[in-house]
Amino acid sequence: MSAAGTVLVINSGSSSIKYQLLDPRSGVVLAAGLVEKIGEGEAQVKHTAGAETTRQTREIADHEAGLRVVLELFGQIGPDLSGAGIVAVGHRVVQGGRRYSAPVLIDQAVEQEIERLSPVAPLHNPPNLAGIRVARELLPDVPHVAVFDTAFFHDLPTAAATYALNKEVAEAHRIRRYGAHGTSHQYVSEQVSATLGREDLRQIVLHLGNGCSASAVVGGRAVDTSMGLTPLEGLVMGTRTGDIDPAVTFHLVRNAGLSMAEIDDLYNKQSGLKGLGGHNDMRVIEELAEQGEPDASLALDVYVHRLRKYVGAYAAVMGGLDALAFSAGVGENSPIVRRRALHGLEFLGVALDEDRNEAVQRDGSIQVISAEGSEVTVLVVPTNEELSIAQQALAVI
Ligand SMILES: Nc1ncnc2c1ncn2[C@@H]1O[C@H](COP(=O)(O)OP(=O)(O)O)[C@@H](O)[C@H]1O
Ligand SMILES: CC(=O)OP(=O)(O)O
Ligand SMILES: [Mg+2]
Repeated sequence: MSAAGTVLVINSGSSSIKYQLLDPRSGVVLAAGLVEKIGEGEAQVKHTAGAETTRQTREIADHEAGLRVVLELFGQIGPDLSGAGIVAVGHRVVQGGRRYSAPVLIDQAVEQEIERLSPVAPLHNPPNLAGIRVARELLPDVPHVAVFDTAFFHDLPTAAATYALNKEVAEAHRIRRYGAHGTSHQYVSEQVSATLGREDLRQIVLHLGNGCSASAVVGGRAVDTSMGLTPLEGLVMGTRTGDIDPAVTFHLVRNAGLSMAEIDDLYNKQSGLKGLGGHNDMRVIEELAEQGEPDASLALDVYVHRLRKYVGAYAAVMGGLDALAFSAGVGENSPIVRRRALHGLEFLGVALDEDRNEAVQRDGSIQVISAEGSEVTVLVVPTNEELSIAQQALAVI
């Protein structure tokens, strides 16, 4: 096992910390884990080192306490961090604004900028920053690198990045499409290019996890993406509305008496699959829909309808389509969503091979699920944001 040149990757979400210790050159993961339900009473901790997995339930008040627990587990169970040859800590940061089009070495000024950008990623940047601050304090002797979700979308064509909002207001408040999940969209689109041996592809990447987003990528460059100023816009997600008429907000304020904080919570945490079908977990929605439960069936219908709409829109934006990739939890694991998302899209040159779609192996490999002769190659590509963050962090130092 590698004793030098590992990277610790930290992804601090709103109520969780995901982490991996890995070798960015070989991709070998030495340890990985997850702290969930931070600040919700009973937090769940899972730490895997080699073949050994440890689970704990304990009270964890905040991200600082969470990271201390993580480092404690490394000490107790291993691998010993001081002997693990860590050369960098890579942090996922969702919003990098106009400033960051590439990963950066974190210093005081970078921390301040991430903080300044918090209003445009209110659910993501504050916990990202909390993770950075604690990790820098606990691991002061290694360089820390921020890898931004928005970086891949930094140079979107102006027409795709601009909202038709009053120009002065938009400029004064830096309102534009920043996108998110860019590390995944970039990684997946590069995997597709490498698999097909072509640089000049017009691709659609569908990142379907808890958060969901679509991107249109031409020749390796993002030309549109579904997330906007914040990660709320676009596709239907586990708990987020995605696209919604902004006037619904006025309506809820004026006629339902909701506050902005309540609407924020409603759109971000009580909507999407959960709001329609009662569960944010796609496996549960599919099972209930299969049993004919009407709310879950509708949730799935709305989810798939939105996906199809974006596929059509992005094919039009690019003037055609060569490849389409499904990725993340739902994209990699749900033959039902993949089949329904592409049903009837033969007119775009998409021909799915139903057997291949059903037979996709969950072994980490890239698999083609389009039919022989399909003009558009459809693939399932396991995303690996951690590996990509580790590689980018290494490149910076
Ligand atoms: N076999 C499966 N079938 C359908 N959906 C699945 C399956 N396995 C995982 N998922 C879904 O993947 C989603 C989580 O995706 P993931 O990429 O892990 O999310 P995140 O990283 O955003 O937390 C959940 O909705 C989960 O239900
Ligand atoms: C940006 C975003 O939505 O991230 P996640 O899917 O991790 O919530
Ligand atoms: Mg994810």
